[in-house]
Amino acid sequence: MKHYTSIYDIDNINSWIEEAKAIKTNPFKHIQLGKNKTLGLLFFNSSLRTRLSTQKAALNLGMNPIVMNVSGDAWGIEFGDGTVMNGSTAEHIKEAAAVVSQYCDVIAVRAFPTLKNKAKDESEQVMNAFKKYASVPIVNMESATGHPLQGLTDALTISEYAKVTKPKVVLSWAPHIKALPHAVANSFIQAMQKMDVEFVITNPEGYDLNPEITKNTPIYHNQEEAFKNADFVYAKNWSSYEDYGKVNKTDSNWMITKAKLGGAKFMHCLPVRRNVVVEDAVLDSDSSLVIEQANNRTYAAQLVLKKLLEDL
Ligand SMILES: NCCC[C@H](NC(=O)CCC(=O)O)C(=O)O
Ligand SMILES: NC(=O)OP(=O)(O)O
Repeated sequence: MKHYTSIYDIDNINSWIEEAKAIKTNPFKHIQLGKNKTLGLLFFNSSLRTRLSTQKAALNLGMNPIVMNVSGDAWGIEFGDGTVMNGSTAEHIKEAAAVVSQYCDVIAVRAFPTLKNKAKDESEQVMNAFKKYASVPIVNMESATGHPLQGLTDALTISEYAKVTKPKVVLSWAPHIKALPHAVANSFIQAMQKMDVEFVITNPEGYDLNPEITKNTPIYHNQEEAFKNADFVYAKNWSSYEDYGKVNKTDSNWMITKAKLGGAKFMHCLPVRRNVVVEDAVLDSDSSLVIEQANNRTYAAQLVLKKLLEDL
């Protein structure tokens, strides 16, 4: 594998899940693989889980991780081609990506969308510029339109906790006060479409995601209907895709409650706002898998790094 920037980079999700489980059982088995190799982690946005679990994954493989908060600490990076750089940006991505490639064998990047300019967000400007101008593999640590490390983690977690052969998995929109990205939902959808699960999405009208991603996955505008016989409920807020980046609904009727969840397991990528997205009674119960998901971030990242290192 050359880069890991999308769920579509996974050739066979079932074999990836089995390999991730093997890594989880014996996390130091490949400690020699990353010897004398450096992983650079570049953050344009905040992180807790991705920042720590990806470093831990690198350490488990014997790699040396180095981390930088790009926004604020590095020089402002210019992405435009042919720009007269007489404004606020001091360094072009052409040099920046080439320079970081001198120090790192793999570069991992987090860069959220603007949520203002749909065309720019969908062009994946930052991730694609790193792919173009870096000379080493790129890992997506959540970009404008995808969070494939999270999607792989979620597929692994569902495989671990499924009690039936073809579980019913529901992705549910939930309320939030801020405009949030579509990335986590997109990668979860793409991962579920590759799995042997009964998968449905539920969201209010006006909140349908990109049809090029949802494809033929059923979308319910009635949450109660969608939750019937669910084995897993994955909650996530996203801002409107149709009315791009807007928060047109904060209706607490869509909050996930213990009563709605029934016997299903609850999943969320975290961070989660308690009693806005989901009530305490869910997060504080045995139905919640959020900590197990966070733990699996390490093994998903370790699998991705292992595959990249093997192909260096
Ligand atoms: N990496 C996991 C999710 C990151 C981001 N959440 C957030 O920005 C939450 C911020 C807040 O609750 O204020 C998202 O939805 O894509
Ligand atoms: N789930 C996730 O990506 O968390 P962070 O934003 O804290 O990295």
